[in-house]
Amino acid sequence: MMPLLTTKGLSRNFGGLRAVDGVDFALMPGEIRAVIGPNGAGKTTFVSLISGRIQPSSGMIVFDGADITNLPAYARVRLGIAYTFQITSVFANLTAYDNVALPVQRTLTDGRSKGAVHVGVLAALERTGLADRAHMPAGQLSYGHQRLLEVAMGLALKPRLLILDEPTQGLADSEIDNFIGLVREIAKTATVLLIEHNMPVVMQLADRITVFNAGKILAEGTPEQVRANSEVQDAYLGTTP
Ligand SMILES: Nc1ncnc2c1ncn2[C@@H]1O[C@H](COP(=O)(O)OP(=O)(O)OP(=O)(O)O)[C@@H](O)[C@H]1O
Repeated sequence: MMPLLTTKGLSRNFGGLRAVDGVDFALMPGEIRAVIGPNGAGKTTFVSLISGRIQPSSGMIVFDGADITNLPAYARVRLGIAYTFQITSVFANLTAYDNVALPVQRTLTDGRSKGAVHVGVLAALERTGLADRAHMPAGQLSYGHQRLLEVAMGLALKPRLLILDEPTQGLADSEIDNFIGLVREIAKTATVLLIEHNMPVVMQLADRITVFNAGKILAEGTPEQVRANSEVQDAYLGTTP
């Protein structure tokens, strides 16, 4: 099977700092991959390079066999890469519905009719459990529902790769359980790449885990392999509560 996404020697400098440092990475279609690592390890920079939110200093990104290294973010969305932000990015004054519809209308020019957009938006709201809140201003939704709304915004783009940056941050335990079910459901039709600090969530959800440290991949493997890796324990697992 061909990887859905690969990076080769992917690097990004900020001034003198190499936030991402020569990363070779491969993601197989259909998998749920968790990216973990200490604060400042380069995780957000890495997924931002994949989404096209920032440009690499060097290296290459290939998606579904095509070199996308120099494509702008909107073009990557059209190819099927959707990204939800670490920081809540909904428009508070717009309804939940409009928040989900907006990115679709903005980025997809594949001739989807208004009716098809409507159906896609409703489906995304339904999958995330927000259908009965569709007409509420997003700012009136609970924090947890706003995080789900971000996932709905990604889903409505019908991604082949959905990138989630710390999706469970700030969620209550019951919301996290619901979220785990949602990601499993999403993974039936898309590949999922998520940055996640909550280790129980990582261990339950991930098919494979990539551990970042100081801009490089320190380790990679199944949850069992990563848990048993003593280097990982020293760099990360041992230092988190
Ligand atoms: N726009 C920027 N300008 C300058 N430095 C940056 C920028 N973005 C990130 N960095 C630096 O790059 C390094 C990696 O940051 P990054 O946010 O990718 O780490 P992270 O692993 O996602 O951390 P966290 O878990 O805290 O989100 C950090 O030292 C950070 O300060």
